[in-house]
Amino acid sequence: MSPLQSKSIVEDFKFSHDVDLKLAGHSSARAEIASNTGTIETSDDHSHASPVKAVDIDIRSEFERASMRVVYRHLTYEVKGGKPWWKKVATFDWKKSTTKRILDDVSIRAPAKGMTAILGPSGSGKSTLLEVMSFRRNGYQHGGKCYVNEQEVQPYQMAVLGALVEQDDDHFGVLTVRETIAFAMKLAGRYEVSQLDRIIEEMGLSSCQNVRIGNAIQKGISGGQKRRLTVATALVTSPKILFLDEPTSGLDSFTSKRVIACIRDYAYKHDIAVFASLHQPSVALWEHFEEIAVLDKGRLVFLGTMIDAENFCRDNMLLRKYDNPADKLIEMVSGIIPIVNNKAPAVAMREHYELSLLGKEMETVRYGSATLHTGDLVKRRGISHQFNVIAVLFDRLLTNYSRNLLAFGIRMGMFLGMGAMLALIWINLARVDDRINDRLSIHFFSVAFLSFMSVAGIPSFIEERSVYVRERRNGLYGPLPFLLANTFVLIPFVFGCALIFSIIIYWSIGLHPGAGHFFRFLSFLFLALLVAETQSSLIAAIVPIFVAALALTAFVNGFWMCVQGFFIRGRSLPRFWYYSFHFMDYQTYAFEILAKNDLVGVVFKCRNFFPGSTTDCNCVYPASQETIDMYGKCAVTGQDVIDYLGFGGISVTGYAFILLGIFVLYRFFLYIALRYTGKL
Ligand SMILES: Nc1ncnc2c1ncn2[C@@H]1O[C@H](COP(=O)(O)OP(=O)(O)OP(=O)(O)O)[C@@H](O)[C@H]1O
Repeated sequence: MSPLQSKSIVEDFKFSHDVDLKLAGHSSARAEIASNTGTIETSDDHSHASPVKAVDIDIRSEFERASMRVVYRHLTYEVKGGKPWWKKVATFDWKKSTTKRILDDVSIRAPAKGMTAILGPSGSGKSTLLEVMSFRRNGYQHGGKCYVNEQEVQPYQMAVLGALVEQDDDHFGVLTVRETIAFAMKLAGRYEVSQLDRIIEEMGLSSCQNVRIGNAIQKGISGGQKRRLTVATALVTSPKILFLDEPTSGLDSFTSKRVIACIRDYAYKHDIAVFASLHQPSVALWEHFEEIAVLDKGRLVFLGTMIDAENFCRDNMLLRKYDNPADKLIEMVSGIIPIVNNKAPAVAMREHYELSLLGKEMETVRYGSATLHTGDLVKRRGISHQFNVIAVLFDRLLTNYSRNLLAFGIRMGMFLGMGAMLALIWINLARVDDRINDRLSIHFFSVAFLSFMSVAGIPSFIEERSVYVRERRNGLYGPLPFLLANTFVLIPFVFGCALIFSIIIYWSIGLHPGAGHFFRFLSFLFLALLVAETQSSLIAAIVPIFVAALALTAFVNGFWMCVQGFFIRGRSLPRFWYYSFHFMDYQTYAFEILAKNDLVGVVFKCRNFFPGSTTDCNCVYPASQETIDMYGKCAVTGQDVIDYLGFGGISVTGYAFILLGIFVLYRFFLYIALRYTGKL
């Protein structure tokens, strides 16, 4: 920012400060303003943002000195409206997309101390406002600016200053409350036992700190405790502005009051500005807030103290004994109260607000419609911090897997059960030609069915992903550390599953003897399962809804089974499928190499002699001249079978590279999906 721009902003703010000082009764603030101006270097060009670390330090030291003054000016948010492309194609409607305005010129501020409640009916834009205020929303168009202590805040600075707590309480169910907060602190690079104890105590979580959060199969902490835990995990970065989206949703009035009281006490003590959207606050909640903002269809119609709001209701004879002013405000903007002071209620409220001191201050100072860009909120930190994040994520995932019976125990058990079933049913497979198909079916089963079983990993991946989405939105880490940690946990887990299965079946069925052949079987099964797991995760990352991801993964795996060359020989497939998907299918390669590993080098006796002959056989697979010359007409070699099936031309190393390549490609797609999906 140029010195000139900086000066103009300071001058623009002089008026607002004079008013604020009168309101808040601060005598020393003017000196603070003068000393604060110009200390933070900001850049209008966000792509050339100054190093975050230096700014972090400046910003924090600024805010530690004085009570923060947070002001948002003229926030506007629009999204592309109209039909999605596929509906346009279906209806031959080629009209240009329109834009839909969701927030319309909203100016809002935080009081010098205390919390601001954002009220409005469903769909009025409360969540959007919080997301835009916290710079967590990408949209077609933003307009407006945020100032903290009179200095314009850039997106990367908001990543340091603000924390958004969304409606969902996404945590690992098997971790305790204490572990969850401790891991969050470690991810933020701010782990200190004293700090951890303080957050636990101040958020009222001491009594349940060693209790597991709970999941579908294990009851854990209560809903109110879970909400406070979610807030606590957002506090680990020591934010100076807290955005709470419906912090009381789904809670009874007593629990809601406890949650809000806890947050208010914490915010007071640590000088945090809090904006909280609320659906319908009870009278008990009302008293915990300092100011209230009311939204109507994306427009701010009221901003003021609770007393002002109550007086407005009283002046218009809307409050009877025991009535809750919050209910009346929502009834006015919802149309339940049709007319106030001979006007539409929203108009009457807005007029009342514009005539107030605060209204004049907020609405009269105008700026050009600058555009806010949401930057990458993941703080750019040093490489050692990134390694530390990967190690913490790995540690947390490992703890999750080791305790999570659903994610880990049952799945391992499944491989054990499948292995035992195969070993008992295919036991001691004879080396005769009419058992060659049974032998091939082992390899098909190992690759295709075990790959299919990767769907069982979808619920735990969806859980991991929702925690990742929340933490990423609060700038703790990005997709790469998450992907790497996930990969490092996946590899030993999948290897363990493949090992259990291979040990159980290999010798009991009587696959190709020799340690080399066993390890080759194990290695390629392991590679195929890694690809299958990644494929399931990829689908779940794109469609993070369990039932939908399950159905899609089942379909994709079913499709790969059809074109892999077991049910129909590869070269017998219709040309289109053969030259396209057959060669894209990881199962094709895994099945081929397992079959080759088992069959090549083995001679199978043919059992069906031609009628009347004792030397000439009707073998299931045709033998080559070389085989006939060596073993007579009643034998077929594994190589003959492989040649007949058309599995050839690729070396063992070649198969390894292909499968590894598919694995890396799928992981890359997973990275892309993690990067570009999830609300940002
Ligand atoms: N990305 C988007 N694309 C299209 N419409 C959107 C988008 N985001 C929000 N909206 C619309 O904007 C309006 C405000 O949504 P928002 O979720 O902010 O409301 P809300 O007041 O928080 O509602 P609730 O209390 O039910 O959570 C809704 O009509 C919603 O459908």
